[in-house]
Amino acid sequence: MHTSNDYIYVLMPSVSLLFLAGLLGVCWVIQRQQRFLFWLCTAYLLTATSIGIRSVLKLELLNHYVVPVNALFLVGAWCMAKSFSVRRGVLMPPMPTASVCVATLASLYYFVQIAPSLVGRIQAFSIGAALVLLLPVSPVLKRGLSDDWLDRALLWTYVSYAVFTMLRPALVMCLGTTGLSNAMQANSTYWVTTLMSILFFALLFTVLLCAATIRETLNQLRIERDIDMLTQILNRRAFHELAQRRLADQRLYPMVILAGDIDHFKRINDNWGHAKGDEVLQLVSNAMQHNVRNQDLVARFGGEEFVLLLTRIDLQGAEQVAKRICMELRHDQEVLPQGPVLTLSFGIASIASKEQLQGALKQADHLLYSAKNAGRDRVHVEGRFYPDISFENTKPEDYYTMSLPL
Ligand SMILES: Nc1nc2c(ncn2[C@@H]2O[C@H](COP(=O)(O)OP(=O)(O)OP(=O)(O)O)[C@@H](O)[C@H]2O)c(=O)[nH]1
Repeated sequence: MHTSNDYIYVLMPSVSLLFLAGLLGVCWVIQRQQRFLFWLCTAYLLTATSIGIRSVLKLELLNHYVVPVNALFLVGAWCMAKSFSVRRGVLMPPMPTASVCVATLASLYYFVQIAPSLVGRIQAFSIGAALVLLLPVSPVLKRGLSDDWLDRALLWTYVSYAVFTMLRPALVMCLGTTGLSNAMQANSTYWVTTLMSILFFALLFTVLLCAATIRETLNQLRIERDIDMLTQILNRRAFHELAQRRLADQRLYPMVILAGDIDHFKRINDNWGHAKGDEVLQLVSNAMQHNVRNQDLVARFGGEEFVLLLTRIDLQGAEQVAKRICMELRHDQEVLPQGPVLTLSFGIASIASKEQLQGALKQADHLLYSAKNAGRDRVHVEGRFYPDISFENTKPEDYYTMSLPL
């Protein structure tokens, strides 16, 4: 017979799990797209209910309701597996999942009603619950382990919990003097070990999962802050930050700034629509990216303006890179329908220190606009003389208009 103090003690793990479930539920309401939070919250709710009932029910009643109470625990284990699989982006195989659940409940029924055996029912149930937990592990391992320590810790905590669930009855039988004979009593070694292990792993798993999710969210925010969503290259803000770091590294000199701009981009939009304009922007950023080296930076400053910081290169070398990008785009027959070629203009200026960044950007921009004024489709490099040609000498007005829809 339980005293009220006993109840507090045996219900503590359930109450703690309910508290964790509540926290996860609130997190899920705030972050609806993180569906694993919903499954984990449900898993803890069901597990808390199941172990709570199991802890306070009188023995006679417990023997009567053992199958439904354990079924609740099993569904809780399934929800936990579901949460893990959703978090790792893998599918739980439906047939094996259903078979394991049915086989576990059938063997439980067998050891309760047909051939009563306490050891048999505890062991059959532990193996079944552990197998349900282990179901998403194989698809996760097939996808390959990530190098991240937090992801690995999460996986191994989860696997350890599943393995411990399977081995717990055997361990208690080996260690305890009474084995599983008094396992149905709330203060038995078996039941206390069960409660403590559930609580310990639930806490550890939740902390790791939340840490991994917070870090992932921060990374995602950092990407959204730094990356231009259309072209997937750096934006102006990130360029300035990273350029300062490159410019502080003496091993990367000489360095050069390139300012590039698509010619008559407005006409591309006007003639073939904004979607084609977006496609052209993506094509140009791809061409820029694969014509530079790893240490170099490629950024979209806005509209059809691009800026590159090339490292370990002089002005002539940078001019060759700009011409290579122009040539590649000029020969892409697919990009613009019905004939006209895609051209770019570039201005190129050298840079000798991080203090010069603003000045070098201004100089490259100035050279870019002199290239535009000189007729577009050309590369203007610092230190060379270019006659100041007026805007009238630009390509004829019908540069892209020949393919205007009728
Ligand atoms: N499709 C698309 N168009 C954009 C985007 N951002 C800016 N634009 C368009 O880019 C065009 C830029 O036009 P202008 O600044 O006149 O430049 P341009 O037509 O290329 O002329 P030049 O630079 O002098 O050769 C404008 O029509 C903007 O609406 C974008 O993200 N996608």
